[in-house]
Amino acid sequence: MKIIRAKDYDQMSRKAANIISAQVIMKPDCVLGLATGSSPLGIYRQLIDWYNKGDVDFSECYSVNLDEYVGLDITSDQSYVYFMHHNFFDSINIRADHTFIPNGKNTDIAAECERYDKQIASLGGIDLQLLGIGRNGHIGFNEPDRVFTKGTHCVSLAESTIEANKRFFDSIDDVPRQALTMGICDIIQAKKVVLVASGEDKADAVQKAFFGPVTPEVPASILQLHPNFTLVADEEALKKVLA
Ligand SMILES: N[C@@H]1[C@@H](O)[C@H](O)[C@@H](COP(=O)(O)O)O[C@@H]1O
Repeated sequence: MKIIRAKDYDQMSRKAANIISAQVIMKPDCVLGLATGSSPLGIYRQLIDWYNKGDVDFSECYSVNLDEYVGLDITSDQSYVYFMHHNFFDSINIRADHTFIPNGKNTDIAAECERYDKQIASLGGIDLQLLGIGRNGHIGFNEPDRVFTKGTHCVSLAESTIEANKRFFDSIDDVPRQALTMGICDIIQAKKVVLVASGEDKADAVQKAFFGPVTPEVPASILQLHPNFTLVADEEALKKVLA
């Protein structure tokens, strides 16, 4: 595990964006595993800026997203399809048919999960997976559990996740209770993994996940075992672990 320290959110975003743009420059047809939430927003803004300056080209790139809420229409501004288009895809030159996100509207959930894992496999797996971290140590929507999950599956969101994500919805009652998420096995099979964490409210999760035992109770802790894992975190997120 490599730790890259950043002064604040903006610096964290630039450092992580550098890793992603290097990946795209070195392998233009790479498969990027992408994440939602507030943590990666600064990265997407930085990559858009470099794209506009002609420094990075996404025309051959592929993307697979980690997760999607169950039941939300893709036109809903809370769906992760909407998030990705609004915050990233519509501002760069990635091809629409090169971007993949689980379909939370498919009523045959088992078939959708199987289809999504086959999709990832057919692309040859993920070259670089970008992650945020939930306050309870979740990655994607892999919540604390007694076992590490394998492939894409449907989860019931933890109360703390519903509480944390309500800020994006009109009320807590509007937060979907279920989501489709890539499994831990999908995530750790990525060739490189980059997790970004910013702010004091991630300090506990960072301490437990990367400085405690590897346990499915803290899903991100499995990344300690990944051969090419980089944590890019700011001072606040690292305050419990680094002087
Ligand atoms: N499914 C997403 C995760 O992928 C994300 O890492 C987490 C943290 O979000 P934020 O970056 O907004 O703190 O939120 C959601 O639960």
